[in-house]
Amino acid sequence: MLINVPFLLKKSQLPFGVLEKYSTFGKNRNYLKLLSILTQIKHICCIGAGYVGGPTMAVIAQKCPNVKVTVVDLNAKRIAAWNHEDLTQLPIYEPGLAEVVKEARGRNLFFSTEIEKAIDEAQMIFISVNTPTKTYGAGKGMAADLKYIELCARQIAKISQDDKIVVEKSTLPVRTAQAIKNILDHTGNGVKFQILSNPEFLAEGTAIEDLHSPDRVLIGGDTTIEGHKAIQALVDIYAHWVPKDRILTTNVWSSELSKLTANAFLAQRVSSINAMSELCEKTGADVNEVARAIGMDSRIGPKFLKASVGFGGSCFQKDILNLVYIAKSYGLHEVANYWEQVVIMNDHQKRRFAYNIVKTLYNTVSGKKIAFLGWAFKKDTNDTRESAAIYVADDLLNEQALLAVYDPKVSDEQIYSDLDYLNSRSSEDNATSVTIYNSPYDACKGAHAIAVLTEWDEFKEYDWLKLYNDMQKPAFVFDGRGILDKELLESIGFVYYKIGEGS
Ligand SMILES: NC(=O)c1ccc[n+]([C@@H]2O[C@H](COP(=O)([O-])OP(=O)(O)OC[C@H]3O[C@@H](n4cnc5c(N)ncnc54)[C@H](O)[C@@H]3O)[C@@H](O)[C@H]2O)c1
Ligand SMILES: O=c1ccn([C@@H]2O[C@H](COP(=O)(O)OP(=O)(O)O[C@H]3O[C@H](CO)[C@@H](O)[C@H](O)[C@H]3O)[C@@H](O)[C@H]2O)c(=O)[nH]1
Repeated sequence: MLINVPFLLKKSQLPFGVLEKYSTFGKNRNYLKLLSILTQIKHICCIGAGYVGGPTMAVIAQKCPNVKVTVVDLNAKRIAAWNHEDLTQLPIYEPGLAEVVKEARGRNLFFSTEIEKAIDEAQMIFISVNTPTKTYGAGKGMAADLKYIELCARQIAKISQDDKIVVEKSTLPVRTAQAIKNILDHTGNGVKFQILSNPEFLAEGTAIEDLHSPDRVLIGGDTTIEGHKAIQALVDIYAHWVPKDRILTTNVWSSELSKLTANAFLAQRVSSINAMSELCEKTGADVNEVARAIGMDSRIGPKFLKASVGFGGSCFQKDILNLVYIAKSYGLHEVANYWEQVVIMNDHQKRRFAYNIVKTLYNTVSGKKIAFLGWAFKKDTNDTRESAAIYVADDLLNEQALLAVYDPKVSDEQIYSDLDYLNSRSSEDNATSVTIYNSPYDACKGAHAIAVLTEWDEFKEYDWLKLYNDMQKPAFVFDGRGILDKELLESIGFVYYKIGEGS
């Protein structure tokens, strides 16, 4: 960060001895040191104990043992799960998370429903609540619903008795910081707030790894002296474990927009390779070979080119639709249409996977048992939000299929609730047509086809001969993740369909 501002803090504002020690103001190094001393954070509060708030704060507490970190949530059940003595009962499944929680919980990491107390104590407050797509009114189905963010801002405004730094950790539309500032600045109690944008880039399933070793940490703030002080305070937190050259500081708007842009670019890569997967199937090309060939071009790179049944997760679709809405609201219709196509392509990919199953099973799946391996939106998570499995299941249920689902981490309640949420049929009908199994072998017994919806590693290790022997013949496998051994499966006798592979 380049700081070139006149230094105008009053002498009386400086802690004892600081002025003598860092008297050469105007030099960036000294200025930064001084800012660090003035803004040392001892208490952090995070509102929202979800997939981001929980792991992110656990890692901050682990790496900054002298900072007290309190994560609060309205959801008492979730907080109780975070406080559960048995670490296998934490509310989210992430490899490595239990170990981090074990190290810090009770030492300097606390989970609580006492939101007001935590806000009052904290010098820095992260807002990490959900920002789903609006389901009503203006912007329905596109814009981000900011009601939870606004509630947090109002609560912070009401409780705060001293100056605080408020950090946007949730993914937000560009210029949301202005709205938060408006709410906070109109409290009338003289408290001063600095708003920072610090979007999170962790991916589920690798959250702890990503937090321990991020590609970058992005912090956006005001370009005023007070803004720099706030930015520096947050830089100092991350600097406990993140190399300084990976901590990037920008203005607030760039930071907010970078998060939406990153997700749009990532999702676009998935939709691009998925678009090619359909063409591969028609032409006899193999999408994995194509991905490898293009990925070796250093300008393209090898990551995020895995063809699939479609991207899921709570972020990609929501954030792109939000971007589309923002572009439209500025009258940028070409920009909006360009990005919307990424979501349209993704919907097509999910639908064509389901349609291919129906078509291959002689144009009807009515009354046929189809086994689903996987329900989570990707491996190593119990999160099912926007999982492709939900939409493929819905399409097959519309065709009167009987589904047998096995997922190593997703609960039965979650699967039924995902289907009920779509409102395509009654809960009773979902319960009758979908059976959930604890064993993949039971799920596949008597099935006409197996569909692989999540890329769990254990699926590759199954006794596929045993699965085959217990199925109806011909026995079909529809591999929506391209993870199984085609030669092995075909030698056993399966009719094997792999996404993106033509015959
Ligand atoms: N899930 C991810 O991998 C990921 C990654 C990066 C960014 N994000 C973004 O981070 C934000 C949070 O996502 P998440 O997946 O953690 O959501 P989540 O739904 O898992 O968690 C949000 C939590 O906030 C709580 N909450 C809502 N309003 C509250 C209030 N007023 N007071 C106290 N608690 C409140 C909810 O009860 C919930 O437990 C979203 O904006 C998301 O886009 C998510
Ligand atoms: O080559 C690929 C890569 C991913 N996916 C799918 O894309 C979805 C999203 O995967 P991933 O991005 O790994 O997980 P998320 O947890 O959704 O993480 C994304 O969304 C987060 C929330 O904003 C961001 O923080 C992360 O940087 C961004 O990767 C999943 O369904 C994956 O199966 C593919 O189909 N092919």
